[in-house]
Amino acid sequence: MAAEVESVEALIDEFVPADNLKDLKRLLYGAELPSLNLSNEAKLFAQEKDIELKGYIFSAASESTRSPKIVRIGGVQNKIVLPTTAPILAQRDALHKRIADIIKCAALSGVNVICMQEAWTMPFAFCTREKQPWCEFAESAENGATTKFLQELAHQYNMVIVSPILEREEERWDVIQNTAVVISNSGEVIGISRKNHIPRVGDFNESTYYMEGNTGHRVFDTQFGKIAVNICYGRHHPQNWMLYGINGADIVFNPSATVGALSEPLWPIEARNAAIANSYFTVAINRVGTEEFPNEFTSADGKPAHKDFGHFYGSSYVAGPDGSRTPGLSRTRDGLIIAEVDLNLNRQIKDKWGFRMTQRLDLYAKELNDVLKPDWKPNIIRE
Ligand SMILES: NC(=O)NCCC(=O)O
Repeated sequence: MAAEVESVEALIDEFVPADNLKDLKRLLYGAELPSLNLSNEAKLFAQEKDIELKGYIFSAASESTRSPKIVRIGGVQNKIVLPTTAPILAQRDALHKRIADIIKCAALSGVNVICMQEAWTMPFAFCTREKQPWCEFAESAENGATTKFLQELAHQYNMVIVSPILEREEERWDVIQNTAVVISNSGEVIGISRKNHIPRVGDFNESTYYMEGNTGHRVFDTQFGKIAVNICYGRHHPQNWMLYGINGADIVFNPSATVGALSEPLWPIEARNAAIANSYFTVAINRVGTEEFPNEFTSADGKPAHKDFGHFYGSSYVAGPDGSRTPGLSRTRDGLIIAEVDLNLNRQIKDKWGFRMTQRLDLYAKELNDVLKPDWKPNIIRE
């Protein structure tokens, strides 16, 4: 099999002449974002642990009535550590250990709020449609081993941690959910946010495991800003992004698990467009690597059965409300993307472009309400 391309950025750096590099980056990424000066300790630790570490700065104009609201955001992408045939607890604990290192690297880099990839404690086994052993990865959002493990780190590093897991609702008939647990920098669980849209595309057959979430478009008011979590497939739904903005989010994380053949052309666009349309920051996070499962499964497309999903292409990035974005992380390596942002930029862009002011919620609400009526007809005037 051909080696995976490392990243768009690696290709640009290799092939674009130095004279054109600045213009090309401006055209691709918007405003040029300066690199963040990270501590030597963080850089050495990242090198020692083979973590790609990248940091950028999104600044805002200084204001006379408000102080800057500087926050360091982190997004984590990683491969599974053990093969999918290893015992469940061994797989989970190996991921805990890996993430402990990446969170330590984030702490050494001054990160205030961090988010991992979707269902980070497990391989993305939903493609198999097998219930066992994969359902065993599900755990309580409030009292599960993963939440307890992260509560200590959140407190130790004074960091808000967003932990997307497969949740087992132990108090509610053991139902499984796809959930992000938001842990305060005090170590307390602030709350949970569930995945609103469940894919039924290609090998992504997640509706076998859990239903659409029931937590709406919650925003968590943390010490480091108002944050929300739009889990994976929700990024294809502009209204989903919109409602986190309507509830006042400053930063929306999009923890994902998606593969190249399916979604790579969409990836650089969706979270970036959401940041623009909603005047907030977005953090697009995707897992990395190819995960092989013990038994073959089919994609119901007439093609031969297979044991892997394809390549999870990483490429995590941060986008700002002004349309600028960071370069992506690698398509193949574990990594930590950091953005130091001034949240004042959100209001400055609202003032500049006026998207909140000019939106027509009254029109949308009326027309959407009509759509739900059984006698609804599309508003088309025919010649
Ligand atoms: N995990 C998940 O929702 N993946 C669906 C595929 C995609 O949205 O790219």
